[in-house]
Amino acid sequence: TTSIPDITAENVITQANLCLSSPILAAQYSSSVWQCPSNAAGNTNSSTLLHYKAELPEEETSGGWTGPHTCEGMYCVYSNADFAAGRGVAIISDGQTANAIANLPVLVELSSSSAGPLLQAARINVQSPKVDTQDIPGKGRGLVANQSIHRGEQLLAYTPALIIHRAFVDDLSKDAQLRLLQDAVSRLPTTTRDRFWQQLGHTHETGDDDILDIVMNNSFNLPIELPGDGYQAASFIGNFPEVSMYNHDCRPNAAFHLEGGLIHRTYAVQKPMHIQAGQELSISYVDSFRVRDVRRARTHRNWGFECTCAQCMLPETLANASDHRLWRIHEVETTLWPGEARVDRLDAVELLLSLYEQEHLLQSHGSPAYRISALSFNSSGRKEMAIKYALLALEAGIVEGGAQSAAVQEMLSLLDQPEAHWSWQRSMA
Ligand SMILES: C[S@@+](CC[C@H](N)C(=O)[O-])C[C@H]1O[C@@H](n2cnc3c(N)ncnc32)[C@H](O)[C@@H]1O
Repeated sequence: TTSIPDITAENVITQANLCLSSPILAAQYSSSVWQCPSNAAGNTNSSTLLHYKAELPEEETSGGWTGPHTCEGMYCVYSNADFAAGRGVAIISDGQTANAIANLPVLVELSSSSAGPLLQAARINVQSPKVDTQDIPGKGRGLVANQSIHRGEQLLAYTPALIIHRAFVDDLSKDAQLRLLQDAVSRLPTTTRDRFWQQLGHTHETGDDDILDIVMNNSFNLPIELPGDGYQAASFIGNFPEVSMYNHDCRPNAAFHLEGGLIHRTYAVQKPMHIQAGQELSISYVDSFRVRDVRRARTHRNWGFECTCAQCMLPETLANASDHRLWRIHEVETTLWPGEARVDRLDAVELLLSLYEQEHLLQSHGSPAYRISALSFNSSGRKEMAIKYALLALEAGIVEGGAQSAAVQEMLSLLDQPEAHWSWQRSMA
């Protein structure tokens, strides 16, 4: 093992011109996630994480964790080859944070010897019989349904192979990042390591930076919540090799969420009909509510392609009409917010849902529209209408964000007792 060097100004090297957060798939996040944070370049003040002076987990800690292995600055590699019944995982982080992650209940459970049956029962890390990987013209490889798949069916569910403290991109030189990544990947069990490298594809010319390219092009923000105030600044990215095969569409037929901040699940969202055999499966890499130019600029900047999905390829006049609808959605949602304004709620909800429908957003992103409609009706004391939309929000919320999501829990509580919900008669003062 390598001891952790003291953290000094010299070894907190800043990568100017590298947008640390840009390449991370995060359709469920607000647009700000996609901007280079203001401290991305020239961060002489060093990382906000510096106060997490390494407090390393003991070597060979329980549950199969080993480390610290290679260290660069405050960041070290920790690994667990037994994790998730032998799939394995490696963490790149400071020691204290790595320790906190390893002790999260979901990690502890998946590190235990009983993880195998749990994973089988929850169909996690199991190859889907309905999904194939194929070459897709103009996009490299992609995922395709080999039989019909109904809305709400799970497509893929995987634990991450790598969990990486995002600030490591800020704080370390490219060479140091490469050394950590090489070590982390080398510690994965063979099958998982092979799957990691498969993300490179066939056509790519191999080079020294491949491993960084893989991580930058194929990772997701992990909404991990660590206990205690000290971790508020910590955010993570995860690499899920099998999930990386989804291509992008601004109006996708699959939605994903990260259960417990860690397990990547995708569900089919197509409606009114099911996904048909031969149809490509897609997720959205960007905020689908952004206007076309912004969506295309983001796919171009972060993944090197200009989106050619049906919504982006509309003729100019229709694309302008689409952009106009997206602005309107924002406007109507604001007026519908409980207590916000006196509006004719029936008319406004009808307008909102019509805008979503015209924008083909209802199937993959219907949950916010139904939710605001439910809250809005509840805020004017219209209980039956609130229930109607809360039920629609519930279905959409489960498919889009998972049964445990905050949006689903909120609708369950509204449905349970509309009059006791915070939104009840909020607009009637
Ligand atoms: C997460 S990977 C998806 C799998 C990838 N197609 C492959 O063969 O490994 C992201 C990369 O796929 C390609 N890609 C994804 N969606 C695309 C789209 N809608 N149009 C063109 N290329 C796309 C881009 O090269 C992008 O950098």
